[in-house]
Amino acid sequence: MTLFDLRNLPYAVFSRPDGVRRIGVRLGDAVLDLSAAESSELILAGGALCRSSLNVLMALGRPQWTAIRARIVELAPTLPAIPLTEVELHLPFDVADYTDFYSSEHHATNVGRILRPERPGLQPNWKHLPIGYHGRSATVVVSGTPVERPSGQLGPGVFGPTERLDVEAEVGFVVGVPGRRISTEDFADHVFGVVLVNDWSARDIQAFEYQPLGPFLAKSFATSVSPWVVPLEALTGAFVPPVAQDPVPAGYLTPPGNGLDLSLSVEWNGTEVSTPPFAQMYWTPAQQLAHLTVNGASVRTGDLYASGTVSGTTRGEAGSFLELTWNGTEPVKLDDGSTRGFLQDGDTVTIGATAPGTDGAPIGLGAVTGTVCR
Ligand SMILES: O=C(O)/C=C/C(=O)CC(=O)CC(=O)O
Ligand SMILES: [Ca+2]
Ligand SMILES: [Mg+2]
Repeated sequence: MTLFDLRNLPYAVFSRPDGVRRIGVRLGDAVLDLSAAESSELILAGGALCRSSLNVLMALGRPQWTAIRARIVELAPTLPAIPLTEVELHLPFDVADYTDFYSSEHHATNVGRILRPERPGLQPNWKHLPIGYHGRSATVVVSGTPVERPSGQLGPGVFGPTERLDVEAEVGFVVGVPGRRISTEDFADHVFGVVLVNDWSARDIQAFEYQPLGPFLAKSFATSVSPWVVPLEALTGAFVPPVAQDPVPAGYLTPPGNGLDLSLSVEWNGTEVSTPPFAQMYWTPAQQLAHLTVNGASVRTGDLYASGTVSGTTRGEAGSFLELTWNGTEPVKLDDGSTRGFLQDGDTVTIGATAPGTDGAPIGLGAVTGTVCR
């Protein structure tokens, strides 16, 4: 058993030295070339696998996703397998809209305490609806893309490079089938799969700009996603009952749908500094999609919505360095002996995750990594 055996089969877009982008699935430490398989008519997907992004495949819908996956499982031993060391991985889908939620009670409470110490941590609306904001799809980048330290207004009359560059460990849900007013029960008919997300955040720019309309330039400069899109079907073993919700949510947010038992890890220059537990998220991905579309707003193929920063109850489960170091006041020590409050130039952050597979043994979601440059 590996984290990437037949129970998993995450999709990616890869190229070899000829530069041609192709669709593949990961099996062990290799990628199976699905574009080649469809060209030779081993798999019939209406040309959806002979593309340079996953969007056409993602638009096909649940019955075809299931059929194609079953066919891949059947063919896997015979398909051409290219070692991962010989391929380059690309942004796997064309990102349509990008929305970011705020659904960890622990994260929202911590950030509230840090940014708004004069008020209760949670805002009064927080347990009534999954709060979110619309982000910038143009700057969603694939894992490994360097992240340039942004400049902005750090306070009144102060412009310069951020001094409080941070990460946010999140899980992203990728929409395949378009829709409006999507009920919580129809979640799996619309969502194709899951990626890991790092919603890089400049805390000084954010603290000055966000009132009253929310994050803007503090987060729009870069959002990194993992190259592997794990299909929802690989995650059925990770479905868990959602956390208890009080007060009872509005009708369109019920039934709540499932929580997901994903175990995240955050490495800072190779030192594991945190292990955020996704199962503790308050609002479920089904509730987030229902909320996003309840007013008649549409979602399209390629829409990405992220969970919000995943933080647990303890410091070692924080999904952001803002929380981990309590706004830089309690630095963490890395394995090389150095200490950090926020990110320095040259620092690398890698967010990984595993989930129980269909038989309970873990599968991998891969990782999203990025290095800060000037
Ligand atoms: O509490 C605030 O003012 C803002 C917190 C965040 O940085 C919001 C965010 O990106 C949502 C999240 O990741 O949970
Ligand atoms: Ca975020
Ligand atoms: Mg971002």
